[in-house]
Formats: sequence, structure tokens, C-alpha cells
Amino acid sequence: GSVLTHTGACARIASNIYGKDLTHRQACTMANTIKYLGQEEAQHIDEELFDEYSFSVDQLMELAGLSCATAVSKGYPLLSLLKSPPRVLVICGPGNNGGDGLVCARHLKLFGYEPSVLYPKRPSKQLFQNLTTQCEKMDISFLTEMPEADVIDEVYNLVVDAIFGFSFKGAVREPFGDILSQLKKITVPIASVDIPSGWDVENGCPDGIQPDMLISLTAPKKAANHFKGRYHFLGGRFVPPALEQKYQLNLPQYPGTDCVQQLN
Ligand SMILES: NC(=O)C1=CN([C@@H]2O[C@H](COP(=O)(O)OP(=O)(O)OC[C@H]3O[C@@H](n4cnc5c(N)ncnc54)[C@H](O)[C@@H]3O)[C@@H](O)[C@H]2O)[C@H](O)CC1
Ligand SMILES: [K+]
Repeated sequence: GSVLTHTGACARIASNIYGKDLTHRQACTMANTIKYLGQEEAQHIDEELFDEYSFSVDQLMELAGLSCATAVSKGYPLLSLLKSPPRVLVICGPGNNGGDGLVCARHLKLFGYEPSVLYPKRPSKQLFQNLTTQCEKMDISFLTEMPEADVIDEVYNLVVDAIFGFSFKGAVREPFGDILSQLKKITVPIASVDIPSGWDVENGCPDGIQPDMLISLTAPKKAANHFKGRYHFLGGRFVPPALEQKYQLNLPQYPGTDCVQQLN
């Protein structure tokens, strides 16, 4: 069959039903498909959650990181892992995506995995210091340098990519260029938090890393149209219905009390 982008799929579903030309936004709403966000829209929703809905970053980050650990445990259950002990490398970037990674590492540890964290650029904010202390107190080791690709393949079962999220822009700056070039060479799966790091938030990156899992938070970003891995999860089950309505997110119903929903 033909490969359709999300935009193409919505438009086709909607025009099959309504038989007319529609904007992508109209098509999504009518086809009742989940909205894929642009960079600015993702940032507006984020700001609104904090400024209008009075959430704190810590709250949402905890739910985001828990969603990521849960998605990992569904895609790569402990009993399915080829290497024992069940080591996972979690690579954290300098912003909130990196914070999600620290929370994810802590929950992975509670789920029985053995996460190690690489956190080369640490912001001075108290929140990130606290998340780091919490990991250290749970005997999660922090690496001092990025292992070579062959070492990652030998030692770890998978890599959690929490380097950049929806605020990534422009050419990758070091040390993350070197880190991403190692990640392009590994054969163990990569699970990317929110966006595959190094990808343009809207247009993706054909020669970038190719994660096996993507955990979209709040709602997928447009780059998710280019995701070719096996598992696409939605997490961050914290969106108030009025906000979902305002941005016409058309989020799918999460199953029962689950904090993640598998999209494909
Ligand atoms: N509302 C939600 O869904 C929530 C999402 N969360 C997570 O937060 C990130 C977005 O976080 P933010 O701090 O805005 O930005 P990033 O983590 O994407 O990165 C900013 C960080 O990266 C640096 N940077 C940007 N571009 C480059 C570059 N080309 N090279 C090197 N460094 C770069 C920049 O300077 C900053 O330091 C979202 O994706 C979710 O994962 C929240 O956790 C919960 C609410
Ligand atoms: K990421």
C-alpha cells in the first residue's frame, strides 16, 4: 500500500467522508485523528499548562518520566532482554527533556532495570539538582563520558534518548554532536523521549538517529510523521479537557488507568 503521512492520512479519511478539500486542522478534527503539533504550538501548550493551569514543572515532569519508563517496560519487558543484568543507558540533555530522562531512570530502577545516566550538561536549577540527587541516592550510576558505540552494544540492552525535546533548534552543539554520532552507530534499540534528538521538531532528519521507540508527550509533534520504528507511545496523561479542546488535540482515550497509550 502507499505510505501516507499523518497529514495525508487525515485529509484522505476526511475527504472520503466529506468529499471536499479541507485544511489539515479541519481534516484532523473531522477524521477525529490525533493532532500532530508544530514547535510553537507545543511551546504554547507547555506555557499554558504552567501559567494558566498552574502546574509546576516537577509535577508534569514526574508524569512524563513515569510514562517513558512505563512505555519502555511495555516495549522491552525485563524478561525479554538479551543481556543480564538488565542495563539501560539513559542520556539526558540540558533542558526539560533531560529532566524527563532523570525521572525515567528513577522509575526504571524501581521497575527492576539497571539504568546508568550520562548527563554531560547540567543546569544549575534546583529541580535538576534534586532529580540528580534522587537518582544518586537510588544507586543509579552517572557516567563521566559517552561510551563508544561497540561498548554500548556490548553492555546495554537499550538507550533512552532524553537529549532534546520540542525546544531543539539549529545545528547540534557539542558535546551532543559526538554523542548523537555514536548513537547513529549502535545496534541496540533507542527509545526517544518526545522527539528523536537532533531531529527538526517539525521536519525530522533523514540522516539522524533512527529510534525503535518514540514516546510522544502531551501530543505527538510533526516530526513523528517521519518515525519509522516499531513502537509509538503517547504519554503525559495530564492534559485538562478544556486545554485539549482549545487546541483540538483529539487525544485518544487512554486505556483504563494507564499512563501510556500505544499509537502504533
Ligand atoms: N508540556 C509538556 O508536554 C511537557 C514536556 N516536558 C518535556 O520538556 C521538553 C521541552 O523542554 P525544554 O526545556 O523546553 O527544551 P528541550 O529539553 O527540548 O531542550 C532545551 C535545551 O537544549 C538546548 N539546545 C537547543 N537547541 C540546541 C542545539 N541545536 N544544540 C545544543 N543544544 C541545544 C537549549 O539551549 C536548552 O538547554 C519536552 O520535549 C518534554 O520532553 C516536561 O517535562 C513536562 C511538560
Ligand atoms: K529526545
